[in-house]
Amino acid sequence: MSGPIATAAGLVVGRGGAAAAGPLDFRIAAGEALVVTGANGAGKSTLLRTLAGLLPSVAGRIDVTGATAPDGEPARTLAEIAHYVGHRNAMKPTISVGENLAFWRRYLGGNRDGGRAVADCLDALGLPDLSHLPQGYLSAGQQRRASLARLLLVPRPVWILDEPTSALDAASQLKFAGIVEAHVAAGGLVIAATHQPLGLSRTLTLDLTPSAHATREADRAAPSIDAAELAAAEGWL
Ligand SMILES: Nc1ncnc2c1ncn2[C@@H]1O[C@H](COP(=O)(O)OP(=O)(O)OP(=O)(O)O)[C@@H](O)[C@H]1O
Repeated sequence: MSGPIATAAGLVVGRGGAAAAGPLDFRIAAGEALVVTGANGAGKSTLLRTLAGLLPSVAGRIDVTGATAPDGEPARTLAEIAHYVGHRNAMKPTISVGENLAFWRRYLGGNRDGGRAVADCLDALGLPDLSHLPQGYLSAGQQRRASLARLLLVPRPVWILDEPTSALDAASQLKFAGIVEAHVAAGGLVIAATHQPLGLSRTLTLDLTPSAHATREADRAAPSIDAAELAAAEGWL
């Protein structure tokens, strides 16, 4: 397959059936990064959780083509082929970093698919091999980087990231931008919500701020995405 293409059509996301953002129309393909921006409460996390299959959409649809799921069948949802790293690190503080990442490898089917060694993944995030330490012993930025290491542990084409660089120092942000760029250059697809620039050279932007210009291209050389009809969502936000 050529790589994933995700298409949102009339997508309305929300909580408990109440809309938070949308309707949204966008298309993102392998080799592209979409940065979702917007004020606090604009619905960024809600959108990402919906794309990751953790929340039902209120209306509209998300279609996926061009990717194979771990079971060998064509993927029909992003959840089947995506890493999701949310606001929280999803790492247990009382067990070691290595045990946490071993859990993630099993959970993500890494034993079947191969992937990189834990120490190698931590090293890529700029962490020395501290996999024997309890996750809770690490500083906030180190905990975030240890959590992000699972992106490298098991290969998945789609990365859905919520404020991935929160708590990261400038050098670590730069290092992480390089990791994301390498993933995109290798045909990966990244959707990230953030308040701070990720330092990526080519991104598409989806601004969920109600009064914002619908969607715009941050880089005109990049493939375009359809304009989101955000004006229609103002009454819901
Ligand atoms: N569990 C929930 N139940 C009901 N409403 C919720 C829930 N979680 C979030 N919301 C509401 O949904 C709206 C969108 O929240 P969301 O977390 O998606 O915003 P965000 O753009 O990610 O904000 P931030 O920049 O602060 O992270 C907000 O009005 C919020 O209060």
